[in-house]
Amino acid sequence: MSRSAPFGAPGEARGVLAIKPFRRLWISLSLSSLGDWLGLLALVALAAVLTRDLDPLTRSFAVAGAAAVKLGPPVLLSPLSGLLADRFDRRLTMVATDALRGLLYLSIPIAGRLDWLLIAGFLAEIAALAWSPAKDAALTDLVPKKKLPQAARLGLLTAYGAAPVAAALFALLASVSWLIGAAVQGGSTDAADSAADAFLNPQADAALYAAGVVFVAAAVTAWLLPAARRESLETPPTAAPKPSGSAPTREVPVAPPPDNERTTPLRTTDQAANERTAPLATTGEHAADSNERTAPLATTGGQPAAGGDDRTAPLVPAGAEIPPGPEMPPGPGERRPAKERFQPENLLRTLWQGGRFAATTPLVRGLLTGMAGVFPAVAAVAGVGRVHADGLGAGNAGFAVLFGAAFAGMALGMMAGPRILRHLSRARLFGVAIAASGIALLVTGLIPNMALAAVLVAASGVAAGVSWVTGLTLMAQELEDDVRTRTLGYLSAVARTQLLLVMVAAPLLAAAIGDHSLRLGELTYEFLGTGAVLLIAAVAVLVAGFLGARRVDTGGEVPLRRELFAALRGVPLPSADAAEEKRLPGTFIVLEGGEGAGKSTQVGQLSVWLREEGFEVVSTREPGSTKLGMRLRALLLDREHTGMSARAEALLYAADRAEHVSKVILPALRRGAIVISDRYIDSTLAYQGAGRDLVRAEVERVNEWATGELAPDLTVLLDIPPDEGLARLGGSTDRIEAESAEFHARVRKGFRDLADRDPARYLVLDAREPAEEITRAIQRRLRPILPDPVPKDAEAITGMLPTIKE
Ligand SMILES: Nc1ncnc2c1ncn2[C@@H]1O[C@H](COP(=O)(O)OP(=O)(O)O)[C@@H](O)[C@H]1O
Ligand SMILES: Cc1cn([C@H]2C[C@H](O)[C@@H](COP(=O)(O)OP(=O)(O)O)O2)c(=O)[nH]c1=O
Repeated sequence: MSRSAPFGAPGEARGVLAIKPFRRLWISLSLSSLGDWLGLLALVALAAVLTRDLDPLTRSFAVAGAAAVKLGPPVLLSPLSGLLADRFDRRLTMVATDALRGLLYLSIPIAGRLDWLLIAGFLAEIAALAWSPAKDAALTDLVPKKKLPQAARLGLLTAYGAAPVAAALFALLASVSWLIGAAVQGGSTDAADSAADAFLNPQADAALYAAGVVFVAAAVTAWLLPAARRESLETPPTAAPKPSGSAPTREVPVAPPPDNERTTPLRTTDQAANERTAPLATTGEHAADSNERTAPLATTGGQPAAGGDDRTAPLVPAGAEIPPGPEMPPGPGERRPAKERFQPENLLRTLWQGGRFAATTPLVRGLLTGMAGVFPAVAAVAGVGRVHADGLGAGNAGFAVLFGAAFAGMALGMMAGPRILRHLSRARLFGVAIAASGIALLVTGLIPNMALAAVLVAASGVAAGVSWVTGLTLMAQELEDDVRTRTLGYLSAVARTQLLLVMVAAPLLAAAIGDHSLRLGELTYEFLGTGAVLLIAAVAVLVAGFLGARRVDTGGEVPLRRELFAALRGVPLPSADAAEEKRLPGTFIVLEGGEGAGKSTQVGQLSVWLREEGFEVVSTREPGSTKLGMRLRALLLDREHTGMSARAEALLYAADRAEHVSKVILPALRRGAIVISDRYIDSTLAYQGAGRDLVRAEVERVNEWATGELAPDLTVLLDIPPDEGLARLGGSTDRIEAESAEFHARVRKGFRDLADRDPARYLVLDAREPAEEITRAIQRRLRPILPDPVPKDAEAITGMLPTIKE
């Protein structure tokens, strides 16, 4: 199926990066993310190094403390972010906080003390709390509204993609410092060993210096951003200057009345002042739960905020509207009341309010259990990785490899997810992937070997990634957009909290368990405390996976083992029914209905929507979508041929259809495209069958033969009284439209009978409803039958992985 890559197609990235100010912002954000991940690795590594001569428990406390100062503030102090939001000039805030973080990181290796490491690490995170809303505001400021989702997706990719990059850089720096250390000492391997020891510090130091430099570079890049509207806080209301032409994409929000959160925030752009009157799409639609909405995801009007507060990467599902509304700073001349200030997500509240709104069905409860349950696999590796790598004799570079393998594996799993084991049902893939992740981790804990650990940790990450993507796909089928967005917000909060808790608790637990040598006759088995922690995490993953998957996979006819083996061989089950084997990768949708029902209008709307979702769409119609068809159409609709025999007419339509299927529809479906056709077989059954009084079964047989029995996945019937439809067209024009009212009444009844016969394949809608309502109803019905809606959520979910900011 052709759709945008999970993390945003390159073309899409190019699209937003073409906006020059955004490009600068993006570079600055990339550098910040890189510095952040590098900082996390280096702090944990240095904490281990600075305490290497102390007892294991103290050492574990140091490592846990370093993780806590780095990961704690974004989780525990997220309300602070809201207080700091929008108080200062955003560009200067970004510059100052990035510079401050840079200086703090540079100071850590210079001081070389554990206490300063913890203090400076913590201060850097406080600075980050101020940085986060400033960067969110800058994003909404620099990118036109239409491109905000793409920009946010790219931001997510960057925030998440920076983790493996930082791990690679860290490993490189660690190895280079080690080599330099060895070269300085020179001589024998013994000397190299002691050199390694003597230069342990520089290994982590180099990474901290690098993090510092990267942050300073981020500050410089942020400095080059177009000046933010400092006047926004200062200009008196009367002197509202027109935004200058230098930032044509800038949006000037009009603050909504402070006391009615639901009131539609109005916004306008320089070029499109008329948008001012357009309310944001979904505001008010879910008014009933507006009070809940303030919590998860900092939603306003039912939509996710432009990035939440959370520096850990905003949760903005692809395609989600990102309202720059109330969380935008006041426009020139407006001073927003305190209540209206940028309201970032309050993570604690999100957790507190929990996923209860989402856990409506056993399936969703199962998905939440499994997805939340598999994350400790990755978190545990991050938590004990440093000490475990030491236990395996691999030091800082080994830590970087494990850390990088876990996160890179997870990214890979998310991207490859839909393509892995294509013939396994998704419900089963979900459980199998979680189990695989747990088992890989289990073996990692059991076998103390660095090379094996790296491979297994990557495998565990891949499996975890696959399970997340699969879970999201299943969720997309089950949940309405609005609930899904909040569910993702909840999952994101859970994942980040888990990472914090596991990264802090894991080293302590490892120290408490301690390392043991077990003698089995001749053999000695080194049992590491860190390995034990990985085992515990693995068991937790397996239990959560079992509980979750049991709810999700309600059991098919085929035993799991058989289905799994078949899928591993890359073949669908031989017993799977013939229709399944014949299934084409594409999706075939047909719109039917009388004259003027609005079919072409809806085909147009749906095509636009599906293309935006990243699908390849072929919109077509009958009669007349092929060269031959155009000639047939002319014959069929020309008034000259009034009185054509009913059978000839039916056969000509069938001939047009045969050509249409073979030249247009089938090739597109084979490619995996979504084909939307304005009319198909049902039109002949209704017009020539019911209308002209031919025997429906016979007409049907001819058409099945003509089309090779190609049936639509969904037929949308737009039902309308014929006179109203014809009136929309402004009078009859062609031969068929000019038929009698009775004829059109029979046609209408013909359509309705067809729909009644097979309700599962039809969506019948009252075509007198407003066109937008109809489009929305079709979208709702269509969503579950579309191929993997993976990209959308894969992007959103990346926001849950790093605890580091975008
Ligand atoms: N839901 C609707 N309500 C009112 N008018 C509509 C609606 N949908 C379409 N129209 C208008 O009716 C006319 C016929 O619509 P069209 O999509 O061409 O119908 P069809 O393809 O079924 O003949 C157009 O002028 C269109 O703008
Ligand atoms: C496909 C098909 C169309 N028709 C008629 C219905 C329409 O009046 C006409 C198609 O003309 P068209 O201009 O495409 O009308 P619409 O926009 O309403 O689809 O052909 C049949 O009678 N049988 C068929 O099988």
